[in-house]
Amino acid sequence: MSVKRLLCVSNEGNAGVHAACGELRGWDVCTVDSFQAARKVLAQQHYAVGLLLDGNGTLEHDDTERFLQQHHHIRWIGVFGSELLHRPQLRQAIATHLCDFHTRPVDMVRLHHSLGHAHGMAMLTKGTPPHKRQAGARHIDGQSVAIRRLRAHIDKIAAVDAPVLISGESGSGKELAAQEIHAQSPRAGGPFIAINCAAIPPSLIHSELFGYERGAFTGAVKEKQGLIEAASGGSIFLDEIGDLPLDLQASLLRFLQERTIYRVGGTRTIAVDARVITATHVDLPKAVAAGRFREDLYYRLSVFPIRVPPLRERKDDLPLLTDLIFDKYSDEKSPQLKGISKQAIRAMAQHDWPGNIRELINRMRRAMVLAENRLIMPEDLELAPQEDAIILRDGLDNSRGSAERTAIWNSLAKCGNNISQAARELGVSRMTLYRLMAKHSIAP
Ligand SMILES: Nc1ncnc2c1ncn2[C@@H]1O[C@H](COP(=O)(O)OP(=O)(O)OP(=O)(O)O)[C@@H](O)[C@H]1O
Repeated sequence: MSVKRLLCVSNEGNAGVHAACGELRGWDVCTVDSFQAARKVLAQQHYAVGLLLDGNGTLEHDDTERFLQQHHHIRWIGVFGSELLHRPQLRQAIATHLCDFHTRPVDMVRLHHSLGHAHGMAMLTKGTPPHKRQAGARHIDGQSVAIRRLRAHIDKIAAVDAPVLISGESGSGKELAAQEIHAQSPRAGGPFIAINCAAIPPSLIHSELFGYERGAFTGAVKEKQGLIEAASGGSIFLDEIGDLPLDLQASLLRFLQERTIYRVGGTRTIAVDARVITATHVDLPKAVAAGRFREDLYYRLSVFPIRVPPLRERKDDLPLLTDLIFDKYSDEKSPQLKGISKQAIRAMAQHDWPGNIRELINRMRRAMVLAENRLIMPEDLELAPQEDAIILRDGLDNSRGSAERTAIWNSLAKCGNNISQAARELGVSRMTLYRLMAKHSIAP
C-alpha cells in the first residue's frame, strides 16, 4: 500500500496541528509554519493532499491566495476558527481553492473522511495519460486570463495528433508551451526533441535533422540517425522554423505528407512516427508573401496555431511569477534579502518587458545577487521607479537623466548586455553608449 503523505501548512506549528486535528493516524505528515517553507518542501517533493490550518487569521490573504493559485494541483483541506469564516476574502478563497473545510472544534471522523476522499480522488487522476507529466517537464505558470486560455487551448490540442505552430515573441514561453503539449499528449512517454533551426549552420542542418548514411560525405564513416528519427514515438520541436532553408522546407513537407524520411546519401525510405511542433517569432504569412517560406508547408504546419501572449499582456501574473523566481533562485540570493518591495512591483508593472519571461528571470536573478537591502528595489532590477514620482520629485533635468538611464538599462537587458546591439537599438555609437553608461554608473 502506498504511504499517504500530507503537507500541513500551519501558523501554529506542530503543537497547533496536534491540538486541532489529533494524531492523523495513517498519514505521513510534514508540517511547515509558513508558505515560504511550504514552497521549499514542494520544490523537492510532490504532495497530492494538503492541510491548511489557520486558527487565528494570521495567514495574510494576498499570500494565501497567491500560494493556493501557485499550487492548484494539490487538493487542499482547510481548518479554520469558525469566527474567521465571516471574512469575505477567506470565504472566497475557500470556495475557489479548497476541496473541503472544517471549523474548530474539528470533528475528527469527518476530517479523516475528507482527507481520505481527497487522497482517493488524487490517486484516480494520477497516471491517467492526459495528465501524466514527462519527468522534468515544467509548468506554464500564471493565472491571468491570457494564460488560462492558453492552457485550456493546449489541453485540447495535446490530445490530437496533428502539427502545431506556436507563435510568440522571444522569451515568452514558446518552448515551454511545446513541452507542455508533448507532456499532456498520449506521446508523453516518448522523447521530446527540441532543435533551434536558427542556431545550426545551414551546411549541417540537413544531416542533423535527417541523419546520414555511411559514406554520404567525407568524414561520414558511420551511419547516423537524425533528430527527426530520434523523436520517433514522441514529438520534435523545431524552433525558429522561419529560418529553415528552402531546400529543407521541401524535405520537411515530404515528411509531413508521407511520414517517411531519407537520410542524407540514402535511397531507402525510413518510416518515422513523430509529432511536429514548430515555433516562430517572425510573421510566417509575411515570409510566405516574400517567398522565403513555402506556402504549402505553412498550411501543413499550422493545423493548430497557438499564440503565446507577451508578458505585457498578462501583467497580472507578475507577482506570482516573481515569487516563483524568488523561490527557485533563493539559494543564490544574498542572505539579508527577504523579498520584493512594493516600489519594485510597481516599477515592474510599468515596464513593457520586451524580453518577456526570460528578461524577468534575468533581472530577478541579478537583483537577488546584487541587492544590498532587505527588499529588492526598482534600481536592483535596473528599472526606473514610477515615472510620475520622478517628475514630481526631481524636476525636468533629473527626469531626462532618469529616462536616459532607463532606456539604456532596457536596451542592455533586451540585447543580453551586447553593447554593439544595444547601441544600434538606441541609435548611438558604441563609444557614446560607453560614455553614457559611465555617466549613469551602469556596469558593462
Ligand atoms: N509561464 C511561465 N511560467 C514559468 N516560466 C516560464 C513561463 N514562460 C516562460 N518561462 C521561462 O522563461 C524562459 C523562456 O521561455 P522559452 O524558452 O520557452 O521561451 P521562447 O519563447 O521559446 O524563447 P525563444 O523565442 O527565445 O526561443 C524559460 O526559462 C522558461 O522556463
